[in-house]
Amino acid sequence: MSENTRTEISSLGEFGLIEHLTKNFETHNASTVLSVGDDAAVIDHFGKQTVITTDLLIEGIHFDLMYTPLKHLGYKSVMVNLSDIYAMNATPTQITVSVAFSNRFSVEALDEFYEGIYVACEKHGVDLIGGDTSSSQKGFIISVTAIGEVAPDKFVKRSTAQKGDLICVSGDVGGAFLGLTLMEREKRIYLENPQIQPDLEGEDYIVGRLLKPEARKDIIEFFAANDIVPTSMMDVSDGVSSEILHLCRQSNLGCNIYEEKLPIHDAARKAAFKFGLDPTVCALSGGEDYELIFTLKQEDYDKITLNEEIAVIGYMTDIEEGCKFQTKGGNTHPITAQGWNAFVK
Ligand SMILES: Nc1ncnc2c1ncn2[C@@H]1O[C@H](COP(=O)(O)OP(=O)(O)OP(=O)(O)O)[C@@H](O)[C@H]1O
Ligand SMILES: Cc1ncc(C[n+]2csc(CCOP(=O)(O)O)c2C)c(N)n1
Ligand SMILES: [Mg+2]
Repeated sequence: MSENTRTEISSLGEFGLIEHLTKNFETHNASTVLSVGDDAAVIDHFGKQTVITTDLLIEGIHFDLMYTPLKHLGYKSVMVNLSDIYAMNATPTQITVSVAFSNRFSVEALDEFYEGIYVACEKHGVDLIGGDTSSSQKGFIISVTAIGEVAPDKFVKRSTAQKGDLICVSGDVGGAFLGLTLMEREKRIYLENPQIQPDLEGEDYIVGRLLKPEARKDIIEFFAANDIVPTSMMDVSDGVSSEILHLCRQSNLGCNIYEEKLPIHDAARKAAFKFGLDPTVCALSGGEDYELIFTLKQEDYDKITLNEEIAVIGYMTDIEEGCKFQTKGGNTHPITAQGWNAFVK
């Protein structure tokens, strides 16, 4: 397709557009009984339990199209939802995708967005089984619902951590927030002086963390292969400190977290220093890492030491102990939720 082609959505109409966007996608899961094209889809998880989650992505709140390629946005919209399914220790099987957009969007633009959606679906073995398409006066609005399956009662909640359990985080944290800080800085520079080209040299890692997060399917597979069932789990969307407080509150426990144990990527640490930010604050309060945070029984410690993708950052305590953070210097502070909150600017 030529770069300059612009097909108006009105030339296809709503139904023509839906047909255009979905016609080449085949379903792969046995659980997908009926897909796009009827009043509703039908799924059958054959005796397993069904897990369901939904998340909205709103232009200007969750993403900025000035620096977010549509293909990446499609991919990320799926990933943030799959991340919630994995956070239940479940396997995603289907998604629905609903979109609303203004006439500033062309058929080619939506094609790009759907390319990203399909790449994410293929990577995670998920079927797109429906959605809704509408127009919006201003801004691009995306709502994705993800459905998954889990063996009966094998899902992992936020509220079931026990005193003494180890608190673990997958991958590394803080990178996406630094990617966002970089993109917002470059955007500001560009708006002030459009002749200046963005300087993203050497920053691929943090930009990648923001624009193409990976839902941690591998961690759930590692649990299954090693007979590990976390005692509680959630994904890191709003920031580690905010998520730890959710686990503690819902499990009626306190915790001790150690600064020196926080997994921070070298590229993120370097970027933080460049921007005059504290990497620890970015790791605790930056959002959108889409890593998993979970608790494990202490006897499972040996099983995870060999997995370099899992860091133990602390342990659960009695509720009376409170939620505490110990700095590298040995000082102890109460943990406060300074993570992302859509209603606090
Ligand atoms: N408008 C709503 N109506 C009903 N339930 C809601 C609504 N908004 C959120 N919830 C429910 O509240 C709970 C917490 O939702 P929340 O969005 O905070 O978590 P999350 O989706 O894991 O986080 P994030 O949105 O940051 O990824 C979930 O059970 C969710 O289904
Ligand atoms: C333009 C722009 N503004 C802000 C952010 C940061 N941000 C968006 S969503 C989110 C956490 C999860 O949100 P939710 O809880 O709503 O799912 C964070 C930290 C961004 N990426 N782009
Ligand atoms: Mg949510």
